Amino acid sequence: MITKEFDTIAAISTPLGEGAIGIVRLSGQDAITIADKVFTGKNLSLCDSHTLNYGHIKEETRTLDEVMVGVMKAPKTFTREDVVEINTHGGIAVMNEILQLLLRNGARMAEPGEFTKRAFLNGRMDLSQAEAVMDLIRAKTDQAMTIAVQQLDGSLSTLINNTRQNILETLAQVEVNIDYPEYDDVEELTTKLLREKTADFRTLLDNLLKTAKRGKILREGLSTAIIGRPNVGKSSLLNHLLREDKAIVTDVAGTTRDVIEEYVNINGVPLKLVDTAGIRETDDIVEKIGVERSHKALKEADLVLLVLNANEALTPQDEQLLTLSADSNRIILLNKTDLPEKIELDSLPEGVIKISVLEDTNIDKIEDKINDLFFENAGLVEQDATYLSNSRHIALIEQALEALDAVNTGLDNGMPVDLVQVDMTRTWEILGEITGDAAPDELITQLFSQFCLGK
Ligand SMILES: Nc1nc2c(c(=O)[nH]1)N(C=O)[C@@H](CNc1ccc(C(=O)N[C@@H](CCC(=O)O)C(=O)O)cc1)CN2
Ligand SMILES: Nc1nc2c(ncn2[C@@H]2O[C@H](COP(=O)(O)OP(=O)(O)OP(=O)(O)O)[C@@H](O)[C@H]2O)c(=O)[nH]1
Ligand SMILES: [Mg+2]
Repeated sequence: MITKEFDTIAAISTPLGEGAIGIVRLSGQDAITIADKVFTGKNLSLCDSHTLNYGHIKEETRTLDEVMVGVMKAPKTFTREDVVEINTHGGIAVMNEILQLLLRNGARMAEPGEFTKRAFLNGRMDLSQAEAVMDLIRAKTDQAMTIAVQQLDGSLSTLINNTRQNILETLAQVEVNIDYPEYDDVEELTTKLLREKTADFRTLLDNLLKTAKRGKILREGLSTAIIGRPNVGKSSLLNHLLREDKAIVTDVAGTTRDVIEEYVNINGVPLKLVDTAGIRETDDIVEKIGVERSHKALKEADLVLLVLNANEALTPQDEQLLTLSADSNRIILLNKTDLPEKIELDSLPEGVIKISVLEDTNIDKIEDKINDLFFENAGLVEQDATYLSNSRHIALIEQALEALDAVNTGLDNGMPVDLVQVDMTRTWEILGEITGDAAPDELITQLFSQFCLGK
C-alpha cells in the first residue's frame, strides 16, 4: 500500500475544557521530526512503533509541560502516516501553547476531520466507515452506538461492495453473451439473466432500506408529541417519564404556554418528548402561540401521545384532537383513573391505555406499546444486522432502486440490451457513492468539513 504524500498536520484531539489529560496529535511524514525538535526524552525516531514515551516539551530553555508521547509509525496507524500523540495536561493554555509550538516547527493546523479524511484517502477505511466515526462520536444511546460500531467495522461496506461486485459480474456476463452469440436465443437468455439479477438486487436493497426507519429512530430519537386539552396531565406525564420535574405542573388550565422538549431513553431507544400547551381556543396571545406550536408538533411527530381525562366526560376539544391525530401513530392515554371514571369508554377507539400519573399506574404499558408500534416487540438492535441510519446513504439506496426500476422498464419495453446496461451501470455507480469509490471530490470535502476539529 502506497500512501499519498501530504504535509504534516496538527490539532488538539481532546475537548477544549479543563480535562485531566489532553492530546495534541500530529500526522504526516514530518510528524516524528517535528516532535523530536520540541521533545526532550528519548529520540522518537529511534523508538519502536506504538510506544508511549516519557519526557518534556520544551521551547528552547522554557518547559511547557511534562508529557507522555505516543509514537506510531506508518503505515500501521490510524491515518497510515506517521502519527505522534502528545499527551499533555488537559488545560486549554497548555494544549494551545504546545499546538502553536508545533505549528512554528513546521506543522500545519489540521482542518476539521482531516485525520479521518487521510485515513480515507490513504485507503484505511471507506467513506461509510469514516462517516461511522462521526456517528460514533455523536451517538447518545447504546443502540445508536452499536449501529455506528458495526458500520465502522465495515458491515455496510461489505454489503455494498458485494452487491457492486455482483452487478459487475452480471454486466460482464451480458457482454459475453453479446460478443459471442453462439446460441440463437442469446437475446432471450440475456434478458432473463438481467431480469433475475435485477429482482435479486431489488430485494436486497429493499430490505436494507427497511432497516432505515428503525436506524433513523435509533440514531435521532423518536419524536413524540404529548397532546391533550388543558389540565389533563400532559406535563405531569412528561415529568414522570423523565423522572424529574422539568415542566411546571399546576391545577390551572393553560399552565404550559410553550413547547418543552426533552429526551428519555426507553429500552435504549431515545424518545424526544415534546410537551405541548393544552390545545383549546384561547384569546391569550402567549397561549395562542403555544397552541399553534402544539398543532405543528402534532404534525411533525413520529408518535403522538394523546392524553384524555378519565374523570371528565369527553369534550368537543377531545373529539377534535381524536380526529386530528387519527392518521398519526397514536397512543390514547386515559389519565387520572385514580379518580371516579366519568368518560364514556364506548365512544373511544380501541386500545386505549388507562393510566394514573399520580399513582404511577400502567406507565410501563406505554413503553410496551411503543415497542409494539415501532419495533415489533424487538427493540434491540440485532448484533449482526446491517442498518442504514445515515440520510445520505438512505437517499442513495433509493436512487439505486430507481435505477433498477429503469432496468425493469427497459426490459419490459423491449429496449436494446446495451441501453438497459446503462441503467444497471448507474446502479453500480450510485452504490459506489456510499463507500466513496465513486464519490465526487466536492462531496468528500463537504462530508469531512462537518467533522470535529482534531478528528
Ligand atoms: N490515542 C488515541 N486513541 C484513539 C484513537 C487515536 O487515534 N488515538 N482513535 C482514532 O480514531 C480511535 C482508535 N482507532 C485507531 C485505529 C487504528 C489504529 C492503528 O494504529 N491501526 C493499525 C494497527 C496497529 C496494530 O495492529 O498494532 C493499522 O490499522 O494498521 C489506531 C487507533 C479511538 N482511540
Ligand atoms: N388525580 C390525578 N391528578 C392528576 C394526575 N395527573 C395529573 N394530575 C393533576 O392534574 C393537574 C394538571 O396537570 P398538568 O400536568 O399541569 O396538566 P397539563 O395537561 O400539562 O395542563 P396544561 O399545561 O395547562 O395544558 C395537576 O394538578 C396535576 O397534579 C392523575 O393521574 N391523577
Ligand atoms: Mg402542561
